[in-house]
Amino acid sequence: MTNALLPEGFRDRLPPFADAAARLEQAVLGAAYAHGYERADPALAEFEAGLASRLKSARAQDVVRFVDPVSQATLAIRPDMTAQIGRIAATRMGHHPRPVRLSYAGPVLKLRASQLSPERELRQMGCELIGLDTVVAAREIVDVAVAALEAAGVRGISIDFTLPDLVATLAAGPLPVDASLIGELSDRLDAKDAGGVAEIAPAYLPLIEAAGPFEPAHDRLCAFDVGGALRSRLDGLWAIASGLKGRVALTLDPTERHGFEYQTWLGFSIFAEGVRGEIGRGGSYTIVHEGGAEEAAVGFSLYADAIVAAGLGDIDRRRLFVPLGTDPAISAAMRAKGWVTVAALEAGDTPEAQLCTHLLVEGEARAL
Ligand SMILES: N[C@@H](Cc1c[nH]c[nH+]1)C(=O)O
Repeated sequence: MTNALLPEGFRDRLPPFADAAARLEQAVLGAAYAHGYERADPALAEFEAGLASRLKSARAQDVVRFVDPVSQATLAIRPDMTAQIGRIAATRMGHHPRPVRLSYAGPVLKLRASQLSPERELRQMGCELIGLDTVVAAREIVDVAVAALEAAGVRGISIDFTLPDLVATLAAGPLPVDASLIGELSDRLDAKDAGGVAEIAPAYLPLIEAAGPFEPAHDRLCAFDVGGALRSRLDGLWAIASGLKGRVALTLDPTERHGFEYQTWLGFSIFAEGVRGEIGRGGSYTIVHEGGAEEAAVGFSLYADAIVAAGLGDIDRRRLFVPLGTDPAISAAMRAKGWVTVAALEAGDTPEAQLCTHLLVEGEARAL
């Protein structure tokens, strides 16, 4: 074993990819800021118990935990920043008028690699709107997600909507299912396992068919909605989707549960052309305050690594080689025009060695 290796699931990000990721993050957070989402920068680790219980219905997450030698408490390294933003909104910003709009970006650590990525350390960024999970609030969040990705130059965006609490809602109303079987039924619906669904609750089978391009899928789901238990959810989805028509491709997969542990009536996954797997997701959820009071919220998270790895971040290098002995004022003038200048520090240095695309000749940039 050598110290030069990193553990499985970890990697260093090098130029030009680290620069591209930073630019992407800047563009996304800039767009979020322009929509009123100010930045919060939560701690990298915190008390495990607090992190796990902040969002209602969050399963005890697979987190990397350790006993802190200083506090003697079990700490967790955040696997997701949404619960942290929820904590900040519920405690230190508890007195702020609602809704509170916050953005964030930083590394998160997963105990295990996931579908989203074979990496365990990921850069997450996103926005949370705390105090509302209405259709109008959800529309804003989805809209900001799309605007932020567009600002970062990501094209061919598509959104796949889901209804995370669908089975629980139906089971508690028109299509009763034994409480002990709800989890199993949700898993089989998520896996589109018709045989498995038929064994537990055949009445749920049409849900498997109600997945696909948004409008026909929505129609099928409306037709299935016996008794109207899903009416408000379906109307809400329609309103959110109609705001995005023509701008992004839309699909609906009502029983998709993967990655939506704590989301309530609304969930969505974000995809981009040319990128394998999802680049983000979001939805509505419930924050639990210290005294047990509950507060609705909605938000989204994006994962920059997948976008950059697919070459969608801007990885163009345009670097101007400045020969030894050049007047520093000339370099400064070129930088002021937007050039990246790379100064020769030794006589033998070359533009090629410095990965330059241009050479400074008589005050002009000449392409190489
Ligand atoms: N943080 C969630 C997405 C989310 C943000 N807000 C609500 N949901 C995730 O990364 O899966």
